[in-house]
Amino acid sequence: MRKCRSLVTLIGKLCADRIMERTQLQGPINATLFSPAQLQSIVLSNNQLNGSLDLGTNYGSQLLLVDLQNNSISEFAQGTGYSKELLLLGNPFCQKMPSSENCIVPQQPNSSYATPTENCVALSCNAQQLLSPNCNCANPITGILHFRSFSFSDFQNGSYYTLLQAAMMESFKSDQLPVDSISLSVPLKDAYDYLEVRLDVFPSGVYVFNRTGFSVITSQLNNVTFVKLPDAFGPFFFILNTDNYFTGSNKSSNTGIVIGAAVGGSVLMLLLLMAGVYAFHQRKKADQATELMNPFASWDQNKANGAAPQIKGVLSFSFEELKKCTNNFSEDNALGSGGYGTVYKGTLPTGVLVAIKRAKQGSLQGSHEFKTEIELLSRVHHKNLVSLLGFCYQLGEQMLVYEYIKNGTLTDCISGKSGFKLSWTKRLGIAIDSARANCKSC
Ligand SMILES: Nc1ncnc2c1ncn2[C@@H]1O[C@H](COP(=O)(O)OP(=O)(O)OP(=O)(O)O)[C@@H](O)[C@H]1O
Repeated sequence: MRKCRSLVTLIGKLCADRIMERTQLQGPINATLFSPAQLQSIVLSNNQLNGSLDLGTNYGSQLLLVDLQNNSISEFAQGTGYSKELLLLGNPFCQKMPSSENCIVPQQPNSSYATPTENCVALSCNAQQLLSPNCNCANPITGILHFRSFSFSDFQNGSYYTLLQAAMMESFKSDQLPVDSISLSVPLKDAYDYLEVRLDVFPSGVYVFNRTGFSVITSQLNNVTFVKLPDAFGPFFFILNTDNYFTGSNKSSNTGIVIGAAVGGSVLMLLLLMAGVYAFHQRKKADQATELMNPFASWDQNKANGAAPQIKGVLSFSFEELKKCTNNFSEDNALGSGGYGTVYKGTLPTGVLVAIKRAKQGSLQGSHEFKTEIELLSRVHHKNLVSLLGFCYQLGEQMLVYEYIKNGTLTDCISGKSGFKLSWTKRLGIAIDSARANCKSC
């Protein structure tokens, strides 16, 4: 039942269709050509067949179509009893008989066939879904089957499609693919005389195929050895309708992913920015709180070990350190006292002598005032001024640690009590230097 490809075959074999378009066939047509009993159509258009056409009286009982368009047939002996389609447009005969029914533009022999679903109760599926032959609403894989060598002309004859449908379902089942049913519809001949049939493949047990099912089924439909079709159809190829399944939904989901990622990324960036600003403010608040609780926290708390001051020019001493180096602030270590409090002589672990001014009750300042005083004293340096070496701000104590002046007080020097006698010239020089230093520090 395959397409006949040679004139010998054309005459000698039984074929459902004889299609030899544009094959440069020449000469008159023998009436025996139309006689085979199973013959359904003869398509010999666009050749150089000539002479007088005579179908005879012995043409095949199943013959439905004789297409002899665009040949050189000059005569046609009507009245043979053949009443099915005979196309002679483009022959000299139609120039002589333009009104003949055989000379009009042929209708496309299409069919409105569709796999029946008449046993289904009235169901309305949503926009994405179709009603399957098994009465389920689902999203089918849809495409067009193209048959290039089909050998029948009776497109209205549903038995062909029933066979095709059964053969395809058999293949799906033998491959254990998740197919519930298939639907064939709207068979038509395209511009190349290929038969096109719409195919809908419905998923089994679900509304939509998953990605694996989709790819396996579409790849099988593109596999020429996948299905053994009824002979009347011959080989086929399948073109997927890319608008209504994963390809389309892929686009939207990919777009969704891109939009979602962009929005998510922006929100994340915004949150990170806000978290950064919040953390910065919290850190600032914490620093301020720490500063309030301990105004010396931001200074490098190098422990006093007798080394030279490193930060802000002063060292931070602990109460215990000063207590230890003054022999527990013993009376023996007291150098004197002023408005601020008692001054004790102390010896640092390195052997450096220091004078420690311990604030008495009533001389205690606020922490910030104490800190400001330390900062101020640490910046004042002059050969005639005692340098501040450090401080202590612990356990409610406020102490200033100065370099120790070994020659006693000015009174001691003037009176000679210290053993160091100042001449009047030296006294005047010291006074002038002190005045200058005071002016510089003002
Ligand atoms: N750096 C020092 N080295 C040695 N002795 C010191 C030192 N500083 C103070 N003294 C001694 O301690 C005594 C008291 O000094 P202090 O500076 O407290 O008295 P002040 O001059 O009345 O000052 P203020 O009124 O500011 O407290 C001084 O008379 C001095 O004998």
